[in-house]
Amino acid sequence: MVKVAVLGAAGGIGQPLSLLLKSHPQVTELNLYDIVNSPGVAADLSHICTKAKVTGYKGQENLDAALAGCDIVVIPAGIPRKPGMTRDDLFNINAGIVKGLAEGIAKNCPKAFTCIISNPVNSTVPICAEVFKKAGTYDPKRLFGVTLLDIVRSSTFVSEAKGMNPAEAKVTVIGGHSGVTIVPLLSQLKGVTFSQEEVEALTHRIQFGGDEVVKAKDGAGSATLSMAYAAARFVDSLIEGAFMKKPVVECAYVESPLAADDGCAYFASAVELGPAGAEKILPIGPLSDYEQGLYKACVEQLKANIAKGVNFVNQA
Ligand SMILES: NC(=O)C1=CN([C@@H]2O[C@H](COP(=O)(O)OP(=O)(O)OC[C@H]3O[C@@H](n4cnc5c(N)ncnc54)[C@H](O)[C@@H]3O)[C@@H](O)[C@H]2O)C=CC1
Ligand SMILES: O=C([O-])CC(=O)C(=O)O
Repeated sequence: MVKVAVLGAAGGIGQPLSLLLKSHPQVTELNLYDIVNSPGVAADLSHICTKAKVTGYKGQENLDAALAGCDIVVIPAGIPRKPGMTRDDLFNINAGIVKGLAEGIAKNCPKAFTCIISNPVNSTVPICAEVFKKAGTYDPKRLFGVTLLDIVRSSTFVSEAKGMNPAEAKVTVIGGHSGVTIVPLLSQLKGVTFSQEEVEALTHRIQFGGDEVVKAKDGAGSATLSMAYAAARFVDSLIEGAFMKKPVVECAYVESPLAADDGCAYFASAVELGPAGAEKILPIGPLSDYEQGLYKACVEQLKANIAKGVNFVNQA
């Protein structure tokens, strides 16, 4: 019995994500919110013969109703990149969108687990946290930046390069979700050895995998289908850990002590998901010399991204 809302449900990610969630056996209600087209997407999905009851909500005036009583809120609302843009270039538009939606969550379902996909994730998660703090509803265990696409890509690229089963190429990815803030820990993958050349090529491909899709889509947006897969997998793990009480480990971007000494109050790492949400933040573990260099570059950029998000809410 899990009630889920997707905010930005009519978009490139929102539609396939809603399709996957409609097929989830534990999802009993699925509220699809967008500023356009959500009633149509909801009508279409509602004909699928699975349990979840699908309802569409369109426009700001229906946000409260879309969120009322939700257990999980997933946010893929906002504009995607075009070639030549960084994720940070999306800040000016997406920061305001996420802030408005976070205010709706604080008001209507303050206990919901909130999963943020909207970029730049490094900044939109702190924005959401600041909104919740102002409303007095913030619980750091219940707020996640969805970085699972970086893990999905790592499994794919490593398994292709090494002739492995992708399910066995589970790479931990720490840091944030943009360029050099994405730090894959290939040295921790058991039973595989990489040459330094392979490590550098794979690391670069994982860090800039999003750019590969942006370039291939040539102005028509960024990753949507692989992102929908990754987000559905994250929600599935959250449901398993939080609602079915079978603790499960996934990587996510959360408030974290791991890089706090380096100025980053939020950091992606392996996290144990349980009934309270992000119940345990697992240690980073040993880093190779190369990964220590990646970590340094990561925290320099990540702390600026975090500060930008925090300031956006507090100076407004
Ligand atoms: N975390 C990650 O790994 C990834 C994040 N993304 C990000 O996800 C976001 C969405 O990407 P796409 O689905 O491709 O974009 P899209 O443009 O296809 O869809 C976005 C949807 O958000 C809706 N929207 C805009 N303002 C809204 C508001 N105030 N309330 C509710 N809905 C609103 C739009 O109407 C649209 O339907 C982008 O910011 C993109 O950068 C994309 C891929 C991976
Ligand atoms: O590259 C983008 O802008 C979308 C994204 O976050 C990704 O695909 O990892």
